[in-house]
Amino acid sequence: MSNNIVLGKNQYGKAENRVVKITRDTDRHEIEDLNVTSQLRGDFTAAHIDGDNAHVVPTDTQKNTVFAFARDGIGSPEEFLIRLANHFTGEFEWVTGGRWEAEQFAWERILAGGEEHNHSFVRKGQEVRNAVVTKDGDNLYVISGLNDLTVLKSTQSGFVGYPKDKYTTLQETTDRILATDVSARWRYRNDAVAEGGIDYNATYESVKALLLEGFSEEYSYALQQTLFQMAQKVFAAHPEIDELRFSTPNKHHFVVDLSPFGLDNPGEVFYAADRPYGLIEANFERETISDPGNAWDGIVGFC
Ligand SMILES: O=c1[nH]c(=O)c2[nH]c(=O)[nH]c2[nH]1
Repeated sequence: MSNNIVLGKNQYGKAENRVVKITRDTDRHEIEDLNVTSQLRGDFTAAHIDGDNAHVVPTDTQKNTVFAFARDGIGSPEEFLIRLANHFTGEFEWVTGGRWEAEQFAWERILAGGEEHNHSFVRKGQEVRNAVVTKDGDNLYVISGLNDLTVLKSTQSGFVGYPKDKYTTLQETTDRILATDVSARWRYRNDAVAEGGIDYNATYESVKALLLEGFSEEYSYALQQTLFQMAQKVFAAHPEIDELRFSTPNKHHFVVDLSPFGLDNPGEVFYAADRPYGLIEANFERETISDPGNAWDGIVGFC
């Protein structure tokens, strides 16, 4: 038996490049959102056997290429991946092939006041509705909610005026992407629940629409303030709701520096980081509310 080994199939690259392209030539922005994996195949024997990297196009370069190509627009995932495939195999003669894969996240415009919004979007078909009913003696409590209502504003959001200390590196901005997965729970007033007659399906659809409108309509000075604007809408339209709680990750989108590739980036190509994320939680309630009793017990994920 020989212990000599030979290299078999291999490929390498950068996985899950989360690239968000905003096209903002007009006030009506377009969004394209992909998760791109690039893997090269070819003659990489020397890298594995001899530690010679002369053929190893860095995974970092593959990542940069994904972001740089997004500057020209994505079009369709298929066309974007074909462009990457042709680029890597055309540019480096020992790269004879590869595998390029993308997931595309679909967004639709938020309807605010019946109109499609220019720069506020909601991820398609994502949220999960939930409900908790508690009965304690004669008391009946109803809490409704949703998770993972993913929304994004491609402009009309900023973050300025915060305290700075020696650990602060964040630059103030008056134009950034604001994105979050909304988790919200709302509690119905006890007497409204006891009387019966609440149309829970209709109220769910209405609250969801109001949350989306509240997210879209105004300039956002912080996610905290946007939550308040969303809550105001719900409380104004639904006297039968006493309390509303939010837990919302601030899903950071960083403008990619394309200058090393001779490209500008006027807020069009973003790296969508998945962690760490800001975590913004806030509860809102009417000044006078019905007694919540033990209705919130066991509902985790809110402060
Ligand atoms: O909307 C925001 N709220 C914050 O509390 C915060 N902190 C931060 O670094 N960025 C942001 N953005």
